[in-house]
Amino acid sequence: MNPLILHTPGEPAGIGPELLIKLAAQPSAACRVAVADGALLERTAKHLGLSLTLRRFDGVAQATPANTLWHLPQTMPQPVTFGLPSPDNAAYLLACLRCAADQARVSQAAMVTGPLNKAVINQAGIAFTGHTEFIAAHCGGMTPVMMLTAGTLRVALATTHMPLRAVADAITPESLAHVMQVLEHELRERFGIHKPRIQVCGLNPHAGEGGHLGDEEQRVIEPALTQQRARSGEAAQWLGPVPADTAFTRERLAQCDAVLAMYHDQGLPTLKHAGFGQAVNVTLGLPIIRTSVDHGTALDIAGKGTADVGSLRAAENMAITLATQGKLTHG
Ligand SMILES: NC(=O)c1ccc[n+]([C@@H]2O[C@H](COP(=O)([O-])OP(=O)(O)OC[C@H]3O[C@@H](n4cnc5c(N)ncnc54)[C@H](O)[C@@H]3O)[C@@H](O)[C@H]2O)c1
Ligand SMILES: N[C@H](C(=O)O)[C@H](O)COP(=O)(O)O
Repeated sequence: MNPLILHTPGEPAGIGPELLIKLAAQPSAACRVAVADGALLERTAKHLGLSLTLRRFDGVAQATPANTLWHLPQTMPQPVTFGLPSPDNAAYLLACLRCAADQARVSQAAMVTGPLNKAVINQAGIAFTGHTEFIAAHCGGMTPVMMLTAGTLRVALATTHMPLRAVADAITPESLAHVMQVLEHELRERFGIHKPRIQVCGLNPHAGEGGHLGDEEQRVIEPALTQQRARSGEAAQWLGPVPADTAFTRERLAQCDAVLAMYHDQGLPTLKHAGFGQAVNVTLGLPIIRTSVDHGTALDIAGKGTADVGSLRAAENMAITLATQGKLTHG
């Protein structure tokens, strides 16, 4: 069977369309479907001197020849200049996401998203914090868990896109219990880790220094860990709360399969330092498979032809494996 992979290339003024066209240079046993404006893709290919044929996707998943994309057409209202996103395209971009998510649900397919500029969508008057939250809301309103992976380094986040000022209040016993359950379940079921070992970071410097530098560890994280250990029994190993500054030492990482960071910039700088360009953003806790690139819209290099396709390739590979085998091979 040819797995169906729905690609949304993201911000048209960024590097997303270029990357999808570059990815399409190689044939694939997967049915690569671009959920996007066709003229945008053709213009981008022409600008970069790349070859691209779009073929209308008729619902039957077939392999994808070289320099070809199957296509679910969407209409972009405002042609863009590279590097200059327009809020006028915000509704189009979200329509692409809805279309891909709906198709993924009905076809047991996977969606792979290119980068969006969150600010531009908000400038259009549409509240938007990221794909992760948007797709989860569209798929039924579950609370998603963001995880980025770079080889065997896996970093999940207890909170996603929110101001730092709001983070402490967003970490509650209930929210942490949910994140921990989703993470443990998906590490086992989708990442093939039989007995996951998960290291949980504290929120405050030095994990609160015994309550002298903040009490969230004592009030929220330790009780949540105690409950989760009771729920998991022998099925998983939960470590922590550990001070985040030493959570990523080689020794500590060797003892765990994933790190649960409390917030975006506690976990992702290390992950991106280790794997930028090859890492994958995967959303856990959804009824569909959704992977994404590890980078943003890179407006500074859009249209120059220099964007690196490594992360999109890794995101597609992970989506194909999850769609065909249900899980990844551990390691
Ligand atoms: N998956 C997503 O939708 C996603 C992910 C991260 C950031 N973003 C958004 O992207 C926008 C820009 O974010 P940023 O500037 O912090 O990060 P960025 O990843 O766009 O850029 C950081 C640096 O990395 C370079 N870079 C990024 N991807 C590259 C690639 N594939 N090849 C070569 N160089 C690459 C850029 O040129 C830039 O110098 C923001 O609006 C942010 O919210 C979206
Ligand atoms: N947090 C992601 C990152 O730093 O790579 C990025 O903003 C994308 O998030 P979504 O997939 O939710 O758009």
